[in-house]
Amino acid sequence: MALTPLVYWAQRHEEIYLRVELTDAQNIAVHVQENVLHFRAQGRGAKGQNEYEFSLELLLPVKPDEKRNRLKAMRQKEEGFVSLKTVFLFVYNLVQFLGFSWIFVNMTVRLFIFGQDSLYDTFHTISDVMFFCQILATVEVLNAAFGLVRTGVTPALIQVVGRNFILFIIFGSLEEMHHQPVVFFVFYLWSAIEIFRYPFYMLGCFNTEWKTLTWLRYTVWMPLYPLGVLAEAVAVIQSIRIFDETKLFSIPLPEAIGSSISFSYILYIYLVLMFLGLFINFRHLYKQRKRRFRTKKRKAN
Ligand SMILES: CCCCCCCCCCCCC[C@@H](O)CC(=O)SCCNC(=O)CCNC(=O)[C@H](O)C(C)(C)COP(=O)(O)OP(=O)(O)OC[C@H]1O[C@@H](n2cnc3c(N)ncnc32)[C@H](O)[C@@H]1OP(=O)(O)O
Repeated sequence: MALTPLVYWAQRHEEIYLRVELTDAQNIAVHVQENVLHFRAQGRGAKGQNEYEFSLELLLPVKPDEKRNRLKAMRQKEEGFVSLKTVFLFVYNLVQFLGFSWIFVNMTVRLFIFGQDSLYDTFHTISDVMFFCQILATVEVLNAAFGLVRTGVTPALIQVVGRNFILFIIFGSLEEMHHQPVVFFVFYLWSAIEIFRYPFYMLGCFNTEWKTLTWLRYTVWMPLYPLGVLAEAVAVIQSIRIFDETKLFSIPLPEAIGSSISFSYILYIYLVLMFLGLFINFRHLYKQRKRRFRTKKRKAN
């Protein structure tokens, strides 16, 4: 037959504290039914190692701890969301890393094998993967907009819209641009930063860091960003003549006013926007760099 342990009682306004005098207690089972509390466990009590149990009848039924239950449920939901978010970001970053690594390695190998000739057919060999990666990159604007990552929507939007304008409008829609060496420089500069940025984020998903990679992510953009914008500006300027000649995307006007407005006017405006975008994102990246290294220094002290 089970023995009864020594039980100490303490009480506050709405709470009761019970201390059961057992050491090395195992298989503890506590149940509350209405106003009766049942306890059963094995352990060392007043009668040595044994099975102990008791039932305690209280004056009123025990109130379920709703606040704690609600908090517990919320925490479980939050944990589920956090792990789903981590998996999503990790997979996204991994796919982008693989895509941009393929682009970077492919272009490097082709440059070594074919030399200058490789500059002229970059678009045909690389564009499909670049289209895929850059369409996928729109996810970064959504991540920022929905607060999945700690970054501003504007820098992400400038980055994605800026690159996709060059990729789809300037390169994608003009066959004459496909064989221009500028495609090589633009694609190479874009992919050169991404092979550091995405693995840096992948490690970040697991709160891990590799100092050299962090340094590369927050430093390599310094020469690459202005060079990238410069290469993109060259591509826009080269395309102006072609848009004028082909009248592609030109806006038709009523005959009384003139024939049409050339798309090149939009490109002149875009050239100004590009340097504005460069200024905004350069400042943003500089702030991110300072924030990252300042926090690290403070943590180290
Ligand atoms: C409004 C529309 C106007 C359109 C006007 C068009 C104007 C055109 C201008 C175009 C200029 C573009 C030129 C460009 O194409 C040229 C080049 O790209 S050249 C190559 C060099 N380029 C770069 O170096 C830029 C690379 N890109 C970026 O760095 C980002 O896209 C950018 C948004 C610019 C900055 O990134 P972010 O703000 O996210 O900074 P952090 O990396 O420091 O991240 C902040 C925190 O968020 C976490 N995070 C971010 N993303 C992820 C992710 N995918 N997965 C997991 N975590 C992520 C990150 O870890 C940081 O968290 P913590 O601070 O906790 O570490």
